[in-house]
This record gives sequence, structure tokens and C-alpha cells, in this order.
Amino acid sequence: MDMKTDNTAITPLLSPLPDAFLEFLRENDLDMSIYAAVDATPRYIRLKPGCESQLMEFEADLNCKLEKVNWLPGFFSIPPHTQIASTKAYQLGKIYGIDAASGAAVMALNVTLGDHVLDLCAAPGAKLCMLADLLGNSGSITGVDIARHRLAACRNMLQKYAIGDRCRLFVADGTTFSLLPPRSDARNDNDIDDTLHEWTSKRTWKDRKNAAKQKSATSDYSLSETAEHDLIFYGRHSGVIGMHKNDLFRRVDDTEYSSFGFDKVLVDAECTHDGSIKHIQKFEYWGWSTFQNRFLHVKRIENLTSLQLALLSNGFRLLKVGGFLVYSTCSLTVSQNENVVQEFLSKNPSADLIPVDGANKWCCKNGRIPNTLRFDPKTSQTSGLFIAKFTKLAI
Ligand SMILES: C[S@@+](CC[C@H](N)C(=O)[O-])C[C@H]1O[C@@H](n2cnc3c(N)ncnc32)[C@H](O)[C@@H]1O
Repeated sequence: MDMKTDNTAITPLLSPLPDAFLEFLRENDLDMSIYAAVDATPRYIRLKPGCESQLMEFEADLNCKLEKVNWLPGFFSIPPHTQIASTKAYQLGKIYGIDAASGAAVMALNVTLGDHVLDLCAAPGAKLCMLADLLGNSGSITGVDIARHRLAACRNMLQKYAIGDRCRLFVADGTTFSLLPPRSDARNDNDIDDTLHEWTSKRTWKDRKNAAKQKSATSDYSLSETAEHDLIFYGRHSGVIGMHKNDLFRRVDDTEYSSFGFDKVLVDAECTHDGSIKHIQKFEYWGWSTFQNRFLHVKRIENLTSLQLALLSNGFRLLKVGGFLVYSTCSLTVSQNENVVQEFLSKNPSADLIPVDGANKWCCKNGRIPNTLRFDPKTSQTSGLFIAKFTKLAI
């Protein structure tokens, strides 16, 4: 699926910028000139590994030249208003639409073969697909998102690109998600009742009955273990098939995550999306009063930053000692980025904010605290994105 809205009805952002958005920029001390470059900001595509030799075909299909992004392997820029969803290359799952800054957030994780990766805010899944391509036939990916319909879109994408083999998707709250990565020594009792069999989109009569039972017993979202972590997809080699459900949903002591937790965690947190002008443009249709209600109310922003801190803290809890966590948002506000990072560091002595390898060659600037990065349309010719990378120390 194309990660950018291929909605031809959306016109360029009103010029001058709408008052509500200007007020938001002023309140957050953001330089409005970064949005001046928006109309000239290219789109980006990433090639499915193995399709590199078909560049000329893709150019003919997209009817434009593909410019290699030198600082980001596998990425190409295309003119801003190129439509990709109608192309054959896209429909056949040979190209992905994904912004280069999003690609940078994934690269910052330094994924290596065999890693167990957790993507805590995974939907609709552009970064998760890139993670799956980087892992290839190794390791595992666990994708979590609280929005069922968005995670279902992510599942469709995994199926379209045929990259879900080592992936598990859970509808769950990332602030409380608590499962371990799949273990290679997991029991495989495929024949025993109540173990997980191959995933199918059709639910068995027994599963439907259990779900109904759970629903009637669960007035509170947090009551049942399995309701709390609703597994909506798993691939054949995701480590799930043959597992007993109780083992899959087993709660462990927090200390176990330090040894058996995830090697890499991505927390691409919910935010105000102000760095993504495509998102902001949608308010021309939703109405700027909606923007005002959502983004200019102190209480709502406080709730959002609390959610971001909770997601980051829980992602870090699930990380192995020595593993890497990347926190990213497509907001450019300090409150949702550097402030969240600083508050998190003050509460987590085992967290170390570390530099992103190779970022000195990337088209971005430093954030307002050392080792953090900021992409924006003016500096990077990308959508806006903030990135911070942490490791977990053994203390
Ligand atoms: C910026 S989007 C993630 C984009 C995604 N990483 C990608 O590359 O396509 C943020 C996501 O966080 C999800 N979200 C919001 N609150 C959440 C929570 N408490 N737990 C898990 N996911 C949450 C939203 O549903 C949304 O899909």
C-alpha cells in the first residue's frame, strides 16, 4: 500500500498558511519557512530487494526518472506529484511508497540478520515492511498497534509484498504490551489441541466461540491476557505455529526482558503529524476548527506527550541489554521530541542516548539535544521527522 495519500483531490496547502496552523507553529517555536519547500519536496520510493535490475521498467511505468538517494540504500526520489498506486510496479509489489526520513529511522536501528525486532506503533506499516526486507529469512518481527483497522491494513501489506513469513501482528496497547520475542527453543506441539496452527483469515468455530466468551467476560479492556494482545496475523516461520496459547501469552518478570527481550525496538509514536504536510493538508477537508481542537489544546497535548513517554518507556522495558531502541515522531515540536527524551532519560538510568551510525552523511540537522536528529522539508527535502536512538546498559 502507498504510505502517502494518493488523493488527487488534495490541493497544495493554502498560502499563506492557515491561522490555526500558524498559531501552532508559533506556540511551538517552529520556523514556518521550513514549509515553504513543501511543494518542491520529492516523493520517495523503495525497491523491493531483488528488483534493482528493473529500474528502467519502473521509470517507464511511473513515467519519470528515478533519482538514487545517495545516503539511503534502495531509495529513489520521484517528482512530488507522481502517482504510484496506479502503476504496475506498485500493484505487483515491486516498489513501496515511503519517505526517506522514515527510511532513516529504520536504518538508525542497525538491524542485523537474526534480530528479533519489535515495532510498537506499527500501522499502517511502511517501516515494518522495510524491517521485514532487512531481516529477510532470519529473526522475527513483532508489530503492535492499538488501531485494529490500521493494523489490518498492515497485514494486507505484508501479504501483498509476501514478507510476513517471520512476522506476528498484535492489536494491543503499546504502553502495556508485554510479550517476549519468539524463542527458538519453543515447544512445537502441532498436534496437540489448543496450540496455534497455520494462520488463516478464516476463524475456526472454536476461535469465534472463545472470542465471544472473552468479549462477554471482558468489560474492561485490560482484563484478559489474550484480549489484551490480540494476535491478528502470524507467518509460518514467526515462531508461533505449534506454540501453546498459554506460552505465547505468558507474562514474564521484568528482569527477563533484559536477557530475552527484543534486540531492536522501534517506537514510531503517535503525534500531531505536523512534520507531514500531507497530513496537515487533510485539515483543509476536515476543517481547521478540528485542527484547533486537536492541536491547540494544552490538555490534549499533555495527554499526547504522556502517551509518547509511556510508549517509549514500555518499548525500552522490552529491550534486551545492549539492544537498540529508536524513538521517532513526525512532529517537529520540542514537547513531543526532546522533552519526551529528556523526561525518559531522567527516569531510566539504564538508558543511554547514543549517536546514530552514519548520520553525519544524512541530509538532516541535529536536534536540540546532542545525538538527536531532525529531518524537515527545507533541510532534508523529506517529510519532517525526529529521531533519537538509545541503548540499554547493564546496571
Ligand atoms: C505515526 S503512526 C505509526 C506509523 C508506522 N510506524 C508506519 O511506519 O507506517 C502511529 C501509530 O501509533 C498507533 N498508536 C496510538 N496509540 C497507541 C498505543 N497506545 N499503542 C500502540 N499503538 C498506538 C496509531 O494507531 C498509529 O497507527
